[in-house]
Amino acid sequence: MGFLQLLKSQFLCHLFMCYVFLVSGLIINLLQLCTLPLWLVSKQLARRVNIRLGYCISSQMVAALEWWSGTECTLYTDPKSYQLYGKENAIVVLNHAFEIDFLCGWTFCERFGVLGSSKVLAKKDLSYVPVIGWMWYFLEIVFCKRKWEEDRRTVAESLQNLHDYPESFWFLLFCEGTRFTQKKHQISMQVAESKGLPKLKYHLLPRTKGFWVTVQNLRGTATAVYDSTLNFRDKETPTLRGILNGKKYHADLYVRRIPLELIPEDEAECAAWLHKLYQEKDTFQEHYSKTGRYPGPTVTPPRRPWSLINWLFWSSLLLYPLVLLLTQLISSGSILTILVTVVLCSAASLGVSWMIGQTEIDRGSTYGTKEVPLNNN
Ligand SMILES: CCCCC/C=C\C/C=C\CCCCCCCC(=O)SCCNC(=O)CCNC(=O)[C@H](O)C(C)(C)COP(=O)(O)OP(=O)(O)OC[C@H]1O[C@@H](n2cnc3c(N)ncnc32)[C@H](O)[C@@H]1OP(=O)(O)O
Ligand SMILES: CCCCCCCCCCCCCCCCCC(=O)OC[C@@H](O)COP(=O)(O)O
Repeated sequence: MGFLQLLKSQFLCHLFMCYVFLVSGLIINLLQLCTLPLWLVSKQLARRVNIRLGYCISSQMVAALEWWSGTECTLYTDPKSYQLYGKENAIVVLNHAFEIDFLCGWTFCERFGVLGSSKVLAKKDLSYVPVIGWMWYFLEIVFCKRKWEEDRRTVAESLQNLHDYPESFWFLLFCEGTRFTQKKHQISMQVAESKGLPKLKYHLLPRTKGFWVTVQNLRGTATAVYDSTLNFRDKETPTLRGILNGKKYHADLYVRRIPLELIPEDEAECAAWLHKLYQEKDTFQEHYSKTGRYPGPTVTPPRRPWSLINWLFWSSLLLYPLVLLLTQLISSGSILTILVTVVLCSAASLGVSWMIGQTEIDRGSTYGTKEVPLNNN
């Protein structure tokens, strides 16, 4: 193990990165709160300010992936579509089997200049996660309870609000609705069977309602669907803790650009279209598992320095008060003050650990584990 790798695995380094992330994140959340009056004066300006503030948070995690762990992200796509990435609004459909798939998504957003404005249809529980979840309120992220009766109205309304969004955005949809586990796969294939649909090997059966409502409400706003399929080389199972430890992964992303007007408007036809898309995605994963690559050429956008510069800025800003606090603490000699500080640090460390836990599949929700009657048709 080289010196740098040894350094990256040190708990103190992780503690410092988490300190910077948490403190800068809370400062940014506070600044976002301060933009509330601006929404009344100029909504577009408030949105642009929040895009930049949001960038300061999400790009820290991107920096951890790109610069700290050095993870390589290869893009498989056709060069003609590549020209349009980052220059149009698009709906991104991505498979959901890895703990850091959202982070790889963010990395591509960063490389195409749409990180601050990126959007997602996220489960409501994530809106309570400090820093990231709170930031999302100000970025007009669309939340769902995964209860269609409630979601159909709220999701449509939130999507309608994006009609006059001032900057290009990618709207991410994990149509599988939850992360892949063997149990969820087995149950969703029972549903597929009951609906007379072909079985999928690498994906859960997609939930079609969210896709349909998104396409319908973003017609005229978004111009394309980016069908994206992600995998990692040599059966790597990447984790956020691995990234913090400086572990390097190798992500491959296959993106096909599909013009939005090719997607049927009728709900049933749109659902059938999505099921067909997932059958195709399954064949791409089969191709990947056999050959170790996706079909077609690779055109990889280079990583940009901004995420690193942003992280260095916040680190240098927050290093000084940390050193000051520690020296004052030690020189005070007060056992009580030291004890209180240790308790506060442990609480913050547990808090971050809980946040990281949100990304772990083993701690995932039970959504999609309910057995359904076989004759559902
Ligand atoms: C190019 C690189 C990428 C760029 C990245 C861009 C942006 C990045 C931005 C942010 C990154 C941060 C990412 C954060 C990640 C957070 C992600 C999440 O939180 S995922 C979870 C939330 N999202 C979703 O669930 C979306 C998909 N779900 C849906 O669309 C649902 O339909 C719904 C709208 C949520 C409603 O759900 P509900 O359960 O109420 O209804 P359903 O219609 O889905 O269910 C009834 C329907 O499903 C059938 N059924 C029953 N059981 C199953 C089963 N196990 N599997 C499949 N289907 C099942 C049932 O028979 C019903 O069928 P039918 O519709 O025919 O009646
Ligand atoms: C410099 C960087 C330092 C990093 C410090 C640590 C930061 C911790 C950050 C936590 C970030 C939390 C973001 C949550 C995003 C999780 C995305 C996700 O994958 O959600 C799962 C849902 O889709 C489905 O849920 P399940 O039904 O599978 O259950």
